[in-house]
Amino acid sequence: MTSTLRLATRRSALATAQSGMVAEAVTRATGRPVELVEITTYGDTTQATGELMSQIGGTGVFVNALREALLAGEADFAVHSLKDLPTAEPAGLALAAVPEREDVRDVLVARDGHKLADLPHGARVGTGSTRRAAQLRLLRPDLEVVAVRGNVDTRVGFVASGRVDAVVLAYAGLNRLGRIGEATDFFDPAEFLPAPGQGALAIECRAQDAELIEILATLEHAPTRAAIAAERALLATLEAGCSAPVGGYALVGPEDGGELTLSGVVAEVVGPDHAGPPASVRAALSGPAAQAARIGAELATRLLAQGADALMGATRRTSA
Ligand SMILES: NCc1[nH]cc(CCC(=O)O)c1CC(=O)O
Repeated sequence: MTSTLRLATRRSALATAQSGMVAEAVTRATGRPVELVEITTYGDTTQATGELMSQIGGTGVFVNALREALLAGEADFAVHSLKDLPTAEPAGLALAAVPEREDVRDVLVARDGHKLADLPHGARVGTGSTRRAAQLRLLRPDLEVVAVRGNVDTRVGFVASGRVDAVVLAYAGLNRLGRIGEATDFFDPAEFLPAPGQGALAIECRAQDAELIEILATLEHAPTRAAIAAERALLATLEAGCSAPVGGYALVGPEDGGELTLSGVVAEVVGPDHAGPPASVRAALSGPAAQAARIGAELATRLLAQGADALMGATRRTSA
């Protein structure tokens, strides 16, 4: 007998799409049926009421309700967007698998097919991310960066409604919703650095569930695990909070024992009235993929020595 596995998922279109993909992959690999268990997170509730995410503790709110459902035994495993996962793994849970990563890039969805380089002077570009805002300003200091929030469909809708001329989004999210055809420009990840973990999924379950950990291991992709280990070590050593303007991107050779190159950027947090591009520091470091975490920590140390600490300001986690 192969009993049904219960997969805790958020209700949003992106979460449902991601959970559905993983559920199918688990069933394909193991023959075990997977049932989706819908969980409403505090983040989803407050999004509906329009409360600012920054006031309630950032992206961790999307993750916590799923984790509580696992710890309470209401579900067996959960799928998270890795970039939304706080860098500390809680007691009792395990990051059982990191599947092969989707395209890591950020993309532009602009009216009239515009690319970033040919958007009109002063065009309004929407993003809620300090990382995207800073890199937009570095490349096009003449644009007006407008704070927008909401799920992927909501943000793309702001272009159609004329509230903004363009928005910046993750390729991965847009693609998983079947809307990548609406992207009008694709940012080179070496120039416009994605968020640490962007495009990757995290599959989490209870740490003592050895049988399930073995099942989920069939979805593991070692080069992606190494890449996200480097990117997350960078974030952790920077003590960057989830609203810090930090980009990190590790490229890993396809072979086991391959070479890993990690690029990082930390930018100044600037308000809408700031003139000119923000200050920023940038560095890259290569080494064996097996030493991913050390490379991430070392790159962070170099960025801090270049002044990253002062740039992050209040977005740096000063405790815990
Ligand atoms: N910030 C929310 C979020 N979390 C994960 C994704 C997309 C999927 C991914 O990056 O893995 C998105 C949307 C976006 O940033 O455009």
